[in-house]
Amino acid sequence: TLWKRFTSRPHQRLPPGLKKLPGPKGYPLIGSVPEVPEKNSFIKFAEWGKQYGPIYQVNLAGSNHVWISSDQIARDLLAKKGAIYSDRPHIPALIDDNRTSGQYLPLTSKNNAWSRQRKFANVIMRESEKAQFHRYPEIEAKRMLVELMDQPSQYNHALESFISRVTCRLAWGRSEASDELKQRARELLIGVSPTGALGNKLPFLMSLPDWLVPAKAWERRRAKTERTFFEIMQKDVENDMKEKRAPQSWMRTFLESRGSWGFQYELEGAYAVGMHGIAGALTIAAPMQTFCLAMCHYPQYLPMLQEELDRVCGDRLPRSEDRPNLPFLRAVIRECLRWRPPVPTGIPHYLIQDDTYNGYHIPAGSVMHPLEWAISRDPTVFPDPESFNPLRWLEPSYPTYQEPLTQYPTIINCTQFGYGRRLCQGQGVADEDLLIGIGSIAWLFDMSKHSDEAEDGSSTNPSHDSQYDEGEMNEKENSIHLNKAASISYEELNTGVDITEPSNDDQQSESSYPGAWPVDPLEEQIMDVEKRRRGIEWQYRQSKPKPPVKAKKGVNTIDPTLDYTTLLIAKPVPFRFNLELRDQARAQYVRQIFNEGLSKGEYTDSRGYWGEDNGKSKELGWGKV
Ligand code: HEM
Repeated sequence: TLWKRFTSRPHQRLPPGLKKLPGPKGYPLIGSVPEVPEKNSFIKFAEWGKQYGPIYQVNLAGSNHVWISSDQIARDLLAKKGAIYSDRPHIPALIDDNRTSGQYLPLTSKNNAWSRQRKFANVIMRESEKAQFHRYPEIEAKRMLVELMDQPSQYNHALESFISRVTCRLAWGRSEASDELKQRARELLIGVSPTGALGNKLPFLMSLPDWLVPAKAWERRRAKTERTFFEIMQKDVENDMKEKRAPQSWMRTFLESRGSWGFQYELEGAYAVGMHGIAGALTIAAPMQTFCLAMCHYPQYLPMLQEELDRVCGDRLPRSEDRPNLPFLRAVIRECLRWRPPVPTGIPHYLIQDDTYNGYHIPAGSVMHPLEWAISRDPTVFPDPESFNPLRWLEPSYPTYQEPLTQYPTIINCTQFGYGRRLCQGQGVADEDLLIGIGSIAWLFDMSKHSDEAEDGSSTNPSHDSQYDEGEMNEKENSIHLNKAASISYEELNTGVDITEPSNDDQQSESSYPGAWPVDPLEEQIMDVEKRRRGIEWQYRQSKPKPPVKAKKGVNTIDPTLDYTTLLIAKPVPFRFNLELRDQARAQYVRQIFNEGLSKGEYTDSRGYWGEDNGKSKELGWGKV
């Protein structure tokens, strides 16, 4: 099969009268693989787009990948010709074939399982939206704000937990599974990311036995743990329903008319619900974290946002009904998605039959990538595209301005959610979570860059020190226990990045994260200055000397606003910044309403599913990530 794979390159057979798509030449057999950096690969693909045009092709280890940097071309092909462009490519690292297993709607081929699950998804999304998502985002926003007040340095955990808890409630009616859901999302993300699981880089490994390939054994255990988790969650909701105490959820909707969805087996419902849980938990925290980054680097916009929130909401938290009156908030959210797309490379489609576009031949079997990163920085649509500028959605002089401002700007149907028949199903959930989540943070907090550190390492702004120093930070009486094990791990941040594990003596506090990738010595010096400025501790060291690796040409490794994680869904690498209360009275009010909820039993702690140590050494449990 290897021989066939490398010798049968379909894109080389050119029908008469048609041109080959332009693109980099690459090397024999491996194609352009060595030219694609793992860190911010989307920037490289966008650069090729400038060089070769808005549609070009790249041979990556024998597969033909077509990259589209223009919204119009993406629509012309992926939407208008949806009949042939709506399949999905094979993801080699998954144990069950993603195209036919029916486990993951976003990765399923355009087959019957996809049709019936998409219908089901339409119903559950419509129902939740009609019920204003059962106010779950508003309920969880209070807990998030209390966590942010108590442990600002753990802001990324608070934001990820907010999203995961809301999604858990939507999926199964309760929030206890939120840490488990985060872990399921994290492991699946590794499994499906080109820069994640080894099986995606070296597919032939997946045909060897488990005992020879730990990555395959890891995936088998992941898949089994995921299935068991989904089954447990389904059973829990069934029990809740029997006892007539099941809160509204997607699972309840499934179970209430379980025979009518056309699912082939009971487990399909457990997956259909669980997959939406994972999709939500994976994605929405990314723009929330981008929001924090943007507010630190473009400080002029936070006062404008706060002015709007204060005017519209006064001394209460933002609510769903405020949406029409909060155009500035919607503009900030829309701009976060444009400036730093959560899925920057897009989710690929797969072409099932030969096609032509403007005289170019696009061979069947091509993997089609709508390059969201490039699409959202077309300078004719987004002048000065590299700048974070929410005003481009609010001032008539910009091409993106749209009225009425009670509706626009909106993220609904914006380019970041894909194309045609595979369009994202969760836009409404994302819209609600971001409105409530980002609105609540800006309503309660000021954000700014962390003060520069003095040469001796001491902070020039002592008032911020205690806020961020893990050692000195006392958890307040009401603080929610943050499950540290559920935090973003070293490995997740660096999957696919060539650095060594931190040694113990280099390890500083848990709130400092490594996030480096190989650079040449000169560049490293420049970065050192930048690192100090940002206050990110670089806590690892290379255990054995390695030859310096050249930073990929043209890839910006210095701009701190480009320090993003490497997996399919890109999040800013956690960074230090000042998160300060705007108003003591508001802080008290939030604590009071949160405590009221707590005493009514609205907030339960996270639950473990696999016993001690999250089952690390057992048959089922958390895999090493
Ligand atoms: C900011 C948040 C989100 C972003 C940026 C995002 C982005 C995307 C993208 C780019 C696709 C691929 C579309 C294509 O292939 O053309 C997609 C598909 C999908 N998304 Fe989202 N998504 C988000 C949130 C969510 C949420 C909250 C859910 C569910 C609760 C969800 C469920 C799905 C599903 C089920 C699909 C697959 C549709 C299909 O293949 O037929 N997404 N999303």
